[in-house]
Formats: sequence, C-alpha cells, structure tokens
Amino acid sequence: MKLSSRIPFRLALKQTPEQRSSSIDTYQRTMLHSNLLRLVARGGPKRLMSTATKLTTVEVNDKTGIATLTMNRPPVNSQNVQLLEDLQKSITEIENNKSRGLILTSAMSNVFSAGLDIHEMYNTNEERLRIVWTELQNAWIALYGSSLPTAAAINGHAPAGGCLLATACEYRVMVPNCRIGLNETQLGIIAPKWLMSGFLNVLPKRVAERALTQGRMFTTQEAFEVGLVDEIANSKEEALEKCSAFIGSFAKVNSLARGLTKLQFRAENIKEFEKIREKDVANFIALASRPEIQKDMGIYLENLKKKGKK
Ligand SMILES: CC/C=C\C/C=C\C/C=C\C=C\CC(=O)SCCNC(=O)CCNC(=O)[C@H](O)C(C)(C)COP(=O)(O)OP(=O)(O)OC[C@H]1O[C@@H](n2cnc3c(N)ncnc32)[C@H](O)[C@@H]1OP(=O)(O)O
Repeated sequence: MKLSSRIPFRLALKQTPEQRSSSIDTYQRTMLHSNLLRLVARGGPKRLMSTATKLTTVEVNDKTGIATLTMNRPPVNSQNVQLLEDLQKSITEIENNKSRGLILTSAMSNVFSAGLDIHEMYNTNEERLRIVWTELQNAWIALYGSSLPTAAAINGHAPAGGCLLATACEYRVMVPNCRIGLNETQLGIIAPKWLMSGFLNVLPKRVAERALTQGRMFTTQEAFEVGLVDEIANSKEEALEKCSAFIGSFAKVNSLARGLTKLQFRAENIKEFEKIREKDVANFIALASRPEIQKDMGIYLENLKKKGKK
C-alpha cells in the first residue's frame, strides 16, 4: 500500500487545526499499523525473484533475502514521471515480497541519479508540473517511510533528486571520485524542508546549513568526512556488499521492533510533510512556471548539452 494514497489530507484541510492534527495522528497510527502488519507478514520463507518495470529492476538475493532495486534510465537516471512511478512500484513490491531489506543503486556506470529530469519541467504546462512534483513526493515518501532496512549503493554522481533518494535511505556507500549534494541554491531555487530532511537527519545542523546555503556538491571523500556517506567502496560490487552487510547487521534484531523504531524517528518529518504536501506542490508549480526560472532552465539544459559534446 502506498503511504501517499492513504492520506486524508483534502479532508483535513477543511478541519480546525485541532481536528487536523488529530487526523494526522490517525494517519500516523494507520501508517504504523500497516507497516506493522507488513513486518509480521515478513516472517515467512524467502523467495528468489527478479522482476522489472520499464525503468527499474528488482533482484532478490536468495541467500540473503535482500532486494536490489536498480534504476535504469540512460544516460543519467534523470527522474522523469515514469522513473518516479516505477521506483514506487518497485518499493511496494519489495515491501510485499518478504525481502529482508532494500538496496537502491543505478545501472549507469558513473551516475547514481542526476535528479529531476529538467526536460520534464521546461516549456510544459501546470498539470504536468503538478504530476512531476507529486510523483517526486510520492517516490520520496515511499522510500523514506519504508519500515524495511534501506541502503544506497551510490555508484556515481548524486546531485539534487539523486541525493534526495540516497538520503532517504538509512545507509550510504559511495564509490570514489563522484559528487553528491543538494545543489538547489546553485540553481537559484529553494529546496523545501521535506526535501532536505534526509540530509538533515545525517549531517550536523551547522554542516547541513552551510552546505544547503552554498548548494555544495561534496566529493566522495568530503561526503565521507562529514558523514553524508557512511563508507567508501572501490567498486559498485563492493558498495553492494557493504550495503548488504549493513542490512545483515539487523539479522538478530526483531524486525518489528526495528521497523517501528525507525518510523518513530521519522514520524515527525513525515507528519510535517503531510501537513504541507499540497501547498508544496502549488509552490513548486508557481516557482517552476516563473518566466525567469524557465529561462534559466533553458540555459542550464543548453550548458549541460554543450558540456556533453566537449
Ligand atoms: C536552472 C534551474 C533548473 C531547474 C530547477 C527549477 C525548478 C525545480 C525545483 C526544484 C528541483 C529540485 C530537484 C532536482 O533534482 S533539479 C535537477 C538538478 N540536477 C542537476 O543539476 C544535475 C545536472 N547534471 C549533471 O550535473 C551531470 O549530468 C551529471 C554529473 C549528473 C553527469 O555528468 P556526465 O558528464 O556523466 O553526463 P552529462 O554529459 O552531463 O549528461 C548526459 C546527458 O544527460 C543530460 N542530463 C544531465 N542531467 C540532466 C537532468 N537533471 N535533466 C535532464 N537531462 C539531464 C545532459 O543534458 C546530457 O544530454 P545530451 O546527451 O547532451 O542530450
């Protein structure tokens, strides 16, 4: 069940602040309850599985029971609506198939994900912008709000939306000589609080504030030194192994207690996000529709293309 589809937020908007807060608590309880049922169901035997959507694949290791979710949208895994929807489908599938944990990675050799596909936001209409941002929100909350152990094997660059997905996971292993960060201010835009929340979970507040205001892209080594990534691996294979070892570290921990403890840590951010998600979509549409932002996007895309041809 998708977290996003369970929120009675439209109803909540018509309520008093007290009623609204109580509906959100009801939502939280429902969320914890359904995650609890899923955790109880996960006690059964493991299955070997390999499935695919259009732009993602899921492979479950039959020995470890850990699922690897691979994004496969050449050349840079930029997040269009299809990739964001496929990510949600794959996460839901992994949550339902008794996997022991989820590792997110990329089929590209040097890019984890280039973030939102800027073509999806350029020269388009409000309805498309609404869909793009809503699907980004949905993909993020599906990963951030999962009770499964999650890890990112970051086998390439992870700017903006790429960093968002990586920091929605509980653990990050990155290959050398790549960059990761939230570069929104460099693009002249302000990342909303929910988009920063994974980043804020893992970095000291002072480091996060400076990085976000600078729009800083950390090298692998710098990301490791500040704690944005937990380990460095020399290859994608090694990154996957380290992620598996992290997920394996929970083997002797009661999965129900583990999952609910994780969700308690994340509940506040999720609650805040649910309160503002519709307003956030409206803000994004207003921002991305602005003529000067559209002009900047066009220039940014041109520069990316020119750089590619060099
Ligand atoms: C100026 C304002 C722009 C938009 C913002 C406005 C409103 C949005 C509000 C908030 C959004 C926030 C979340 C986001 O995720 S925004 C996206 C931010 N992403 C980036 O800035 C990353 C840009 N890409 C890169 O830095 C590099 O491509 C790389 C480091 C990921 C990989 O480098 P490579 O050298 O391996 O590959 P390239 O030659 O650069 O690229 C190959 C190919 O892919 C195209 N491309 C790259 N990134 C994107 C993208 N994010 N969207 C669409 N297309 C992208 C690039 O143009 C090349 O295309 P061609 O093959 O030349 O056609």
